[in-house]
Amino acid sequence: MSLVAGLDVGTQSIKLIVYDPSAQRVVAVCGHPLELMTGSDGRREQRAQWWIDAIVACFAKLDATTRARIVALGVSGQQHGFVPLDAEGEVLAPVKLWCDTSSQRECDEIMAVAGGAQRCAALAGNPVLVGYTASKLPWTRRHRAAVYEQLATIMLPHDYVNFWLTGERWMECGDASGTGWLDVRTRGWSSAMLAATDPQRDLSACLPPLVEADFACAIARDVADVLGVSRSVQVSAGGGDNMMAAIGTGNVAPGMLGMSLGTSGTLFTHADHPVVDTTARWAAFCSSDGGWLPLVCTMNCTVATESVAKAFGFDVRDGDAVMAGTAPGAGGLVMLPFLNGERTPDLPYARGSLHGMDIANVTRANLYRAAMEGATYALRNGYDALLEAGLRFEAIRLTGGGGQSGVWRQMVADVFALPVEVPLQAEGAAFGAALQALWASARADGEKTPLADIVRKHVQLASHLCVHPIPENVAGYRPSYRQFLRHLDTVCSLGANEQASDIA
Ligand SMILES: Nc1ncnc2c1ncn2[C@@H]1O[C@H](COP(=O)(O)OP(=O)(O)O)[C@@H](O)[C@H]1O
Ligand SMILES: O=C(CO)[C@@H](O)[C@H](O)COP(=O)(O)O
Repeated sequence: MSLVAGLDVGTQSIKLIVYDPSAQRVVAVCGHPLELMTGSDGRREQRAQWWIDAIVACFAKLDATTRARIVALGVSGQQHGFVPLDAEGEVLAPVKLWCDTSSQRECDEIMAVAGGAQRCAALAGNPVLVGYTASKLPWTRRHRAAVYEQLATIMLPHDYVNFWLTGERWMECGDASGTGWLDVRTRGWSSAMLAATDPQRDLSACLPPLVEADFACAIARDVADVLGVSRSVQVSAGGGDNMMAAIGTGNVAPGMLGMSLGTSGTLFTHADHPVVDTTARWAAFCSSDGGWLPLVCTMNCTVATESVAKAFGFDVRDGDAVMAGTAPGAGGLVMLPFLNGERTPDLPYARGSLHGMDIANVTRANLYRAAMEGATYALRNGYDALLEAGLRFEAIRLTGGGGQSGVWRQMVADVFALPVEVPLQAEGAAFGAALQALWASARADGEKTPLADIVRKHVQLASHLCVHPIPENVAGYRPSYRQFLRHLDTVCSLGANEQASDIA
């Protein structure tokens, strides 16, 4: 009769899933939206308190009986956010998020001190790309001197939620690898990368102890009372949202390609060893189950489709109907969807562009399709890098809000020429957090079942949503993808100043 719960601190909302493992049934799903503060310099920030308020609001939506049956809780979170705390554990400033591109200058500075991008990859597995946590520290020193002076602890978004839930500080290796400071090969801090980020202080003193996924901790009594759950609830280690989505979609063994179509677009796969790319075409992260998770992240996924839908005044949920009658290639329109600047490829100053307009093709339907195709092609470009590295995949496991669109699901199958499998539980990251919590509570009861076995037992596919590539569509997308790559090459060949000229 026990239930487990999973929370996902997404960019646009907090989601909560409550799962009954005995019945293999989700008993409640709810969410609460989040605001985003933006600046023309690329700033993207949220207040940590908004997450807490939204979590409290989500639990308030559950009935008291459901809440009382929860025995364990896991937390998944948007990666890379910089939560600065003082010595008392108070948050000192708005949280600079994964999609914040205002600290590119600081990325360049850290990498110059460390000896260049390739040296960073040698030291820690990853160069310091825009959005990663590392550059947000020198940005804070430069722009928020008082915060820097009082800074005692640095946390990632899901660490902060765990801290609020339990009063304890820890960081688990999957999400920690998105800081830019973790040596993903040894799963320990890289002292060289920490020193390159801040020569003035010992940054390791600001970082919580590292733990692996089998860590768990009791909820704080006062927080249990606020949420209306039992004071004996166990909080599992948690992890970054992509790491948790890997668990929640059943991607715990090599050979499967995970894909999330959310605010960011991501591709990831399980590996039993670190998979490092010295040219940074993918991130060499750890997973939240003791392994590794090579990951491609584009900063502009549903950002692109939502922006077009907003401009034309329709809801993305009506997007498939809007696109009725359009064909692969969007009538010749090709969109580079870099509305936020981009991380993969590394184009922090780039802006979006639209190509191939003629008197017949500029319709809202083609524009919306071009945005969806552009976001998908950007991921396909990352996939090509994984293929070039010798990785091979038999199917895609799809999650994230964009996967709600039937047209997008088919587009992914056709552009990647792979079958697309859709888990029954659409909120992959929150469900992964719930399964990690289930594993933690089983361990507390003395059970030694491996996490992968739990995942295989509980992740089910929604067979009516799974699709296969349609050969004529696969062929239909090829010329359009080639055009996308051609325009992308042009942008990549521009210097930072030329890319930035649209912003000035
Ligand atoms: N039917 C749909 N078609 C296209 N996009 C959709 C649809 N439903 C939801 N979305 C998109 O999904 C996004 C939210 O996805 P989600 O994975 O929850 O994001 P995040 O975790 O980044 O907050 C929204 O931006 C929305 O545009
Ligand atoms: O930066 C990354 C991964 O490196 C993003 O995937 C974030 O983790 C945000 O995820 P969503 O809110 O889009 O799910």
